[in-house]
Amino acid sequence: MRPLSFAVAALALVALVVGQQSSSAGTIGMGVVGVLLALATFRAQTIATFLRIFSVIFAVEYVLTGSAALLGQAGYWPAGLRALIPPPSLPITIGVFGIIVYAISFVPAIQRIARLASPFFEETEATTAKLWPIGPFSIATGRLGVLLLVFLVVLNQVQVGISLRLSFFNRDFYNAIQEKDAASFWYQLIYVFSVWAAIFIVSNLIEIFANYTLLIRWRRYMAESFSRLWLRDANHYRVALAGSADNPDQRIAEDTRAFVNQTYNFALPLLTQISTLVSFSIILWSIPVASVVPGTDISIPGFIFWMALIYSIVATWIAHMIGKPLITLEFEQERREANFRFALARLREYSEQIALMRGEHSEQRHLSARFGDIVENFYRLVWARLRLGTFTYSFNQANVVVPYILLAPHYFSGRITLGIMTQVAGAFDRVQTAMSFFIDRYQAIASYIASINRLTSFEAAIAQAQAATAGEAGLRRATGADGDVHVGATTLTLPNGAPIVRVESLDLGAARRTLVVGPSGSGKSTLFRAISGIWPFGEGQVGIPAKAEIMLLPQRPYLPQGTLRSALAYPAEADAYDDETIRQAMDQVRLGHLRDRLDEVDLWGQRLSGGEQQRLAVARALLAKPDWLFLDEATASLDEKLEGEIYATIDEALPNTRVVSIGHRSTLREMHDAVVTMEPNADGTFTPRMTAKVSEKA
Ligand SMILES: Nc1ncnc2c1ncn2[C@@H]1O[C@H](COP(=O)(O)OP(=O)(O)OP(=O)(O)O)[C@@H](O)[C@H]1O
Repeated sequence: MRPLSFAVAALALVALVVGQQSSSAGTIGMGVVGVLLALATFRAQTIATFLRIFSVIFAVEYVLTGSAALLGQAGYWPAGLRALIPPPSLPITIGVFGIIVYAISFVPAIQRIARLASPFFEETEATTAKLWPIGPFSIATGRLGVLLLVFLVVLNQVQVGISLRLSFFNRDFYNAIQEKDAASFWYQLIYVFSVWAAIFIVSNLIEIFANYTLLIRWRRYMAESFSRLWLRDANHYRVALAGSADNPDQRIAEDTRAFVNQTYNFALPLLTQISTLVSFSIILWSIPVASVVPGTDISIPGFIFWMALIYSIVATWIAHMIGKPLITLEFEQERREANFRFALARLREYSEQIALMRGEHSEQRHLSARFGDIVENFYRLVWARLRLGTFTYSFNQANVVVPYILLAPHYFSGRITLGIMTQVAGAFDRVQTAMSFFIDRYQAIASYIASINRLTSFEAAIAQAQAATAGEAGLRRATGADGDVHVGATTLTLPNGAPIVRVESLDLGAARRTLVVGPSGSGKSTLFRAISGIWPFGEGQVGIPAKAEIMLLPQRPYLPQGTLRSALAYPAEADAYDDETIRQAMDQVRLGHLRDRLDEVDLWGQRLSGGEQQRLAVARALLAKPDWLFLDEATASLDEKLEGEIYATIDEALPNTRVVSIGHRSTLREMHDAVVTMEPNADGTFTPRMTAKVSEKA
């Protein structure tokens, strides 16, 4: 950035000197803008990457077009190419863009967008790209993103240049018609229009391809990084516990897509519209005859331009006032849509339970209620859109005739030609279309802001969940060297702060096999969750052995989609164990009848009985051989005899594993060396105490 800002500054100084000597206001203006741009470019080192890309583009373009303008002015430009010398207004316009980019980097809404957008463009991980005719090559993901974005921005500017050129065609073409000049008519049509139109079409096709490539790569990056963040450190569980972000699935799938598409679909068209606004404003400004207020002799320089500007600013303000409620309504609509989808997904997941309970009517009622929520908000949304639509449609219709109304007196008095009238009308239309950018897209902007809000609040919820565990206060989890799980003076609370378990001191390393018993709801599972590090609520310290593998088997195991092999190896990869080892573990937990179905893909979570699923989970422990195995009623679906056999198997197959179980059956006591009982306290909480039979310490 520094060398670039120095280059901009150097050129600006040259422009100031040259402008001073030749008394050229345009060149002096270019110098003044250049000095400001140099400062902005220098400072742009500190702004978000996404905005910095634009800063660099404009600074480079300023240097290129500014140098060309100065060379042309100094007479160092090839005589044959004089038509290509850019006027000083071009580097001025570009310089203003660069300054605007730096200025908007302080706007909070833009900062949020840039913060969400930047990580993709900073990603250093390599990816493979293919760009015909260049074969597959390896490039950093972020760099490819930057290249595509730069290419698209420049292409868009070229397209504005082409449409500017076509506006001159328009003037000459209509003048040829008015003057009945057939030769000029055909010349304009064949040699001017068809060439530029063909270039325009090809550039649009290239744009489509580059655009979609950028968007899909960007979206993939965002969806992956959000899902990684969500899955890290059990954030998905903690965020759900805290209830701080509804429907994370929608945020990861839908909102990242909307964000990427809309950021692109705002940034580039906005740029195009600003370029259009500036270039066509110059046309409007430079038509002197139109500077007289119709019906009077009062002359205002750039009258038509000012009319277009004031007209559009007033209209934008009105649209904003009418459309404001849409932002909240769009947010709400997305939330209700997601709730409906979630209800359907749950119905599919618990289909068996619902069918057994004959719960279909209740489900139907629930679904209807969820859809009712959608409809209710939808009508509000429709009314808001109607109000905005009434205004925007009327505005767009008025636009067709307003410039003609302004110009008609000049035309009929013979002061302007038909060609000029149509060109000015076209330019007026372009300027006010550019100005009405926000009006036309108000609805889209509302849903864009809603997506940004959902993504940032999702990030905040995750950060909050992590802070709850990382802080000094609260429930801490520390690793110790002594190899024991030790819970010090600790209180475990519910998310609302109500205490449920008070631990004075609990040492689970005293025996090799410990059974935790206590009334239902006394906090046994919560104690296990705190030990495994996923329960963030409470105060105190849970000490766990350093480098120890801890595995926790819940009462209802989770079976992933896919083969039986992948369900058995979970959370390891499906090929983590060889067939023989897996089959042996299956035999040990009495799942030998499934030996030959290892590679069958099925909904195993619905196919296997509750007891089979629990035995499958025990097989996972036999394969993973953890140092600590926590069983939270993990064999409760088995009959007493089978439960005893499974415990004997664990004992035999995992002699070095410390086992801590939660269970209600009295027969379990025989299989453990120590018993911890949840004893009630006067305040309704429970305290775990070692109550029986610490026979050994392995
Ligand atoms: N996410 C939560 N939000 C609010 N309350 C919760 C949450 N999780 C657990 N609880 C409450 O905490 C208390 C302890 O629950 P826990 O599951 O630890 O009990 P338990 O002793 O394992 O019960 P059981 O023997 O019936 O499995 C219960 O009253 C339960 O309703």
